[in-house]
Order: sequence, then structure tokens, then C-alpha cells
Amino acid sequence: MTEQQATLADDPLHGSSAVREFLGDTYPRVLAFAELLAEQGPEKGLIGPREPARLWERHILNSAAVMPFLPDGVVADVGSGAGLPGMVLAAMDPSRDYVLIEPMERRVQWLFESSRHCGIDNVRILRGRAEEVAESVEADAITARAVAAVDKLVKWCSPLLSPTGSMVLLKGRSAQDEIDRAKYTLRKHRLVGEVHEAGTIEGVEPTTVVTLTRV
Ligand SMILES: C[S@@+](CC[C@H](N)C(=O)[O-])C[C@H]1O[C@@H](n2cnc3c(N)ncnc32)[C@H](O)[C@@H]1O
Repeated sequence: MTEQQATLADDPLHGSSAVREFLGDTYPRVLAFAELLAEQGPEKGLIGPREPARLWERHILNSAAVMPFLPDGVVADVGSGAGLPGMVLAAMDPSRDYVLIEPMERRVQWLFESSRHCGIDNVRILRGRAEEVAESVEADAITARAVAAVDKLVKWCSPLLSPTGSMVLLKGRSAQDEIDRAKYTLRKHRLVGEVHEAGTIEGVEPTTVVTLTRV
């Protein structure tokens, strides 16, 4: 039996004043992206069929929570997939350039289509693995969500980082363990890891964010 497909109308946060206030002027662009992702994401295999019913908390606000941790400058989102967090951040932050890096052709196509459809034009979309694109990216910050453990991400992504750049990773409960397991790699790349709980709106679970900054 196939799972019932939920819609964005099933999400209790959809249209809420708390979400509108949190996103301010950027709400229409983020909303356009959320609507498109809820409509096409399950069919395109970007999110599960039940995800539209919890899209705001679990995906959009979860992505938005990293914004206060970003330093100035260019942000590269590694393994953007559905556009999380990269497309959400770019929609919220139109004066900054974002590079979305994704190896899978179908997902890259989605990133092009959704940026065009939602008028999110401050993104450069690169098809490739993080390890393959160092020649065309120098970022002040790297974001990644659900891509790989800290140790691997540092090995893949440090060639993309500017000398003073930092990494801002969305993680789960294993955040501190991942930092501990990556200690030799972090030391080699002169990075120090810290775990933060990043809130967005009241009643929404905070996002665990790992920052890796240069020493
Ligand atoms: C589980 S998905 C997460 C996608 C998105 N960040 C999200 O949170 O919904 C992992 C993504 O990382 C991409 N990926 C895997 N290895 C990668 C690599 N070495 N460099 C860049 N992206 C990679 C995959 O193609 C996939 O789209």
C-alpha cells in the first residue's frame, strides 16, 4: 500500500502569523519555495510523502535556524538536494551570494527549476561532489544538512573554504560525538567545533548547529 500524500494545508504552521513575522519581507519568497517543495518534492523523491504536513518546522525553519551563525560573505551549501538549507537561506538573504553544490542530476534540475520559479536568483548551482569543485568555489561559510559526518565533511569541504572561513552544519543528537571523532582532522585544518541550539519561533524544536571556526 502506498503512503498517503500529505499537503502543505495539513501543516499547522502553514500561514501562521509567527512564521510570517519570523520571515518578515522574505516570507513571500520562502513561501513560494515551501509551496513548490510540498507540491513536487514527494513525487520527485526529494522529501517523503508525509513531509508536506510538517514542512515548516522540520525543513524550512530547521534550515532558517542557521542564519545567525553565518559570517559575512559567500555561502556554499554542500549536498543541497531539495534545497535545504541553501535555497531557504538564499530566499531569506537576497543580498548575499549562495553556491549550491549537488552531484545528482535530478536534484540539480530541481534546484534550477525552483530558483527560477521562486525568483531566488542569488544562487549559483554547481553539479558535482564537494571534493570535485574546489577550483570553482571559495566560500566564507559552508553549510550542510544530512550529508555526512563532521570528519568527512571537513575532509571534503576544507579546500572550498577561504582561509578565515567557517563551517555551519545542521546536525542531530550525535553532534558532539561527531566533533570528538573528528578531533585529528579538525586539528589538522585548524578548526574548532562547537555545538549550539538554534531556535526560531516559539513552540518549534530548536535546530542543533555545529560551528567549525578557524583558530
Ligand atoms: C540526505 S540528502 C540531504 C539533502 C539536503 N541537504 C536536505 O537536508 O534535504 C544528501 C545529499 O548530499 C548529496 N551528496 C552526497 N555526497 C556528496 C558529496 N560528496 N558532495 C556533495 N554532495 C553530496 C546527495 O546527492 C544528496 O542530495
